[in-house]
Amino acid sequence: MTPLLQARDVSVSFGRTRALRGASLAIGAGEIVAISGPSGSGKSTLLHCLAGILVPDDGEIRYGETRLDELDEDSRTRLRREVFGIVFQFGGLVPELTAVENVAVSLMFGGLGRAEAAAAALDWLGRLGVDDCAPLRPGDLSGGQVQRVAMARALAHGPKVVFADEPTGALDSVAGEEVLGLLLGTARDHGTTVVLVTHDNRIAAYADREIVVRDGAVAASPVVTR
Ligand SMILES: Nc1ncnc2c1ncn2[C@@H]1O[C@H](COP(=O)(O)OP(=O)(O)OP(=O)(O)O)[C@@H](O)[C@H]1O
Repeated sequence: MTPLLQARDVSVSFGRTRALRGASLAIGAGEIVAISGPSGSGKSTLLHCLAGILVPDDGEIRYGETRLDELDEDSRTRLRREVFGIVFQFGGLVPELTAVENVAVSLMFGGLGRAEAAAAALDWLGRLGVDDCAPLRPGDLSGGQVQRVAMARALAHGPKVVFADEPTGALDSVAGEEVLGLLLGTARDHGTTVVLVTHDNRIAAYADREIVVRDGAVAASPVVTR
């Protein structure tokens, strides 16, 4: 299997803090992988490197044959918009835009016209069960609704990879598992690769495989057979 995503000996420091020290992993196309580990172990930093948000000080990040760590900022931004979808712990929606506009904007980056993007955005809100939230701004939504809108935005343009950093961290466990079920169900239907950062074992158990990060390096990556 040729990996879709790879990190090879990746190191990142923030001042004197060594967040990653030689982290390596490989993720195949269509895999649903949880990156778990204690607080401060470097999970989010690793996700940010894999998603091209952050360029490591050392090591390589590959998306297919593309070296993300060698791309300039504009090329990484384009890649993120076109082939990646990203969900953050608190959604990361634009507060001034309505739910449907938040999703439509990501489709307009991909070249869709305004009306077409709005229609497709509404369809995605419906799939995630929040079409009634379409005209509302993030400030008027519950945490669970915000995460569903954020997931609609991350999935709408048909990304190859969805990166999710503690996507259910701000929700209670019932809402969290429901929202995660929707994300992973949609990803499985579309063959989308998912990289999920979590410190919650129950959430990690939804993944096909768990990659454990400790002290800035990958400690173990047991294969879970389902
Ligand atoms: N932008 C930053 N500036 C300074 N230090 C940072 C920054 N981002 C992360 N760190 C530090 O790097 C280390 C790894 O952080 P990271 O967020 O990757 O860990 P994590 O495993 O995701 O933690 P958590 O589960 O608590 O979110 C920590 O010591 C953190 O304080």
